[in-house]
Amino acid sequence: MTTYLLRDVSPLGEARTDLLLADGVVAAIGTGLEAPADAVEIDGAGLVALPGLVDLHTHLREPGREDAETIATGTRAAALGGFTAVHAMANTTPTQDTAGVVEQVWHLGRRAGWVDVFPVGAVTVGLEGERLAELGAMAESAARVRVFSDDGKCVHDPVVMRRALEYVKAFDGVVAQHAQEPRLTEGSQMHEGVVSAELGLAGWPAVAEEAIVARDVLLAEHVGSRLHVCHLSTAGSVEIVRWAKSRGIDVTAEVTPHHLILTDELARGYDPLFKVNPPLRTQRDVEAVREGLADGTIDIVATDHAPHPREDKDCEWAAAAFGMTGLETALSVVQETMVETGRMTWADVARVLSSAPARIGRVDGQHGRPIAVGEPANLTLVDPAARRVVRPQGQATKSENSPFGGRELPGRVVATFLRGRATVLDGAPVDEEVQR
Ligand SMILES: NC(=O)N[C@@H](CC(=O)O)C(=O)O
Repeated sequence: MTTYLLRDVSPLGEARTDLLLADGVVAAIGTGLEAPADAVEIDGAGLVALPGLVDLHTHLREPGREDAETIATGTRAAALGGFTAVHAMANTTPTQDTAGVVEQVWHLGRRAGWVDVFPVGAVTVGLEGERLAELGAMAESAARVRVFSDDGKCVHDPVVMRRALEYVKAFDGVVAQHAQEPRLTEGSQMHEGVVSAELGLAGWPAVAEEAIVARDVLLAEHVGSRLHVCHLSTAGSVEIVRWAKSRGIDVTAEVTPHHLILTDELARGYDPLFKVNPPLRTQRDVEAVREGLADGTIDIVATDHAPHPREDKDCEWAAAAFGMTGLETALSVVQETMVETGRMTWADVARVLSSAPARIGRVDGQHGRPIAVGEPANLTLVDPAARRVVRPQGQATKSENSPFGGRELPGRVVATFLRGRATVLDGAPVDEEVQR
């Protein structure tokens, strides 16, 4: 295994130092480190070193929709985005609702080798919302599932949700809820507000999210369990989570990069690239989720990377699929919206994109660790001074439904290391190292 000496990097954006990566761990830290004879040196001047990013919410589409993404293409995209671990959502075909399917996903992730893939288990059989899936069997499988979600669909029956919250306590699991009241969102196409009224598109009101978030924090309190709110998108949801945390309720929440920067105004062009679930909201909501992320009400940023092939997006708005890609742009959006606005430091970025998601997913033995001697060498090096124009056709994800095409974003992932092995160097994937 190659030994790497990273010269003059800034861990968490702080004072420059050298990092020696050997035998899968951070072997030494200090200025002017002696390079072992076989070490590959990387000039890290100007680069910020972060713990490898951890995504709690990725759609890898395999099994079933390999035309949109495969575990190999999605995890390669993840490595290029600076990730060393992703949680793969359960809405595959077949659904990830049995030990067999989650083990298959886990094995395919290992074989691909780009990042650690942690399968999310479905809460209910077939995401139907009726009967609990084999939560215990998935938890005890080789995949060691700890995060359960019907994402794409809401666990709307309060009794089923209550049982799921109770059940996962036995193995310290968490239910990650897609908060969407189904009756309030029948046929919904975009955020319900001024723009939907003008465009004549059926609205997805903020209250449909907030009603479920409010119900679920109360259920989590009632049964003393852990709840995670997926892709929180409204100012009201931020308020509810803030209130719940102040009461000591064990709730965590995520926001997506796109909800940190885009608004429903983008629907005016009827371009389905901007059609996503939950929908893009208003500028007021964008401000509220930024504030919630900065003050810790929202714990993490998760991509909700939702690749779709061209035929599912290149059509009229109402017929198009919901979803946007995000693995290769997430860090840049966080840099632009949170770091460059002075709301967060790089240490905060490491928290919301690495240590906190690792902890919520209970993979914090390996991921989201401090950059310290003896810790697994899961690292990403970022050049914050770089700028680039996003070209969806040039990305590693198999799908081109990025909402950021043609947009200039700051920051570039220069290198990613998974247990000391380079998956990305000079901003390019290192296929040979990964295949070794
Ligand atoms: N986020 C999305 O817009 N789409 C997700 C599922 C979902 O959450 O609706 C997908 O799997 O495509």
